[in-house]
Amino acid sequence: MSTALPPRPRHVSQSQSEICIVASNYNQEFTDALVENACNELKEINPNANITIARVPGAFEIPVASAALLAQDNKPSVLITLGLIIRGKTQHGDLVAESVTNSLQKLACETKIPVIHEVLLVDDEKQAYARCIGSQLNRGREAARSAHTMLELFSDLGLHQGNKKKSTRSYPSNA
Ligand SMILES: Nc1c(NC[C@H](O)[C@H](O)[C@H](O)CO)[nH]c(=O)[nH]c1=O
Ligand SMILES: CC(=O)[C@@H](O)COP(=O)(O)O
Repeated sequence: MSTALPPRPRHVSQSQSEICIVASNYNQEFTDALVENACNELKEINPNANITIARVPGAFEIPVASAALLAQDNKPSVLITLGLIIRGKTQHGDLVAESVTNSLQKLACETKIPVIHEVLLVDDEKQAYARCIGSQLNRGREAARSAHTMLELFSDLGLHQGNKKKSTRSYPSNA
């Protein structure tokens, strides 16, 4: 088990990066907490970032929504995916998790836009609590820090930075 998150960047960024979060609603107590932690961390790292949030029913729907968002003209500079699969009695959870993982990596490599993968597969609610709600292993905060690191890296290397349009959107609008 990893015991520490990557450190928070030492300086606050001022860039108007477009960041998109695609998060599933399934196991909502936990996925809402992932979204909240990711957003809070993103705002602490970069108060000027424009964050768009899209909520989908379950983890399995995350790749298609992500692919559709990255196919738009207004592409984000980085996309964060958040979800929680809790293993049941069958292999369904593992199959969904593996398919999501493979799809997201393929999407990132094909579009050359960083996709941060925090679609978690856990055994039980105790593991879920530690990763979604607790502070020490929080994967929402980890996602934000990884997104920031990739943005900085792509910027330093002069790679594509998506759009820098000023807006805050949420889909569905009451999410
Ligand atoms: N059991 C979990 C699911 N299952 C739902 C699927 O992700 C999908 O929405 C459904 O099969 C329709 O295509 N989703 C989670 O995110 N977490 C679970 O634990
Ligand atoms: C991960 C799932 O979709 C899960 O809820 C399915 O449970 P089960 O494997 O017991 O059918």
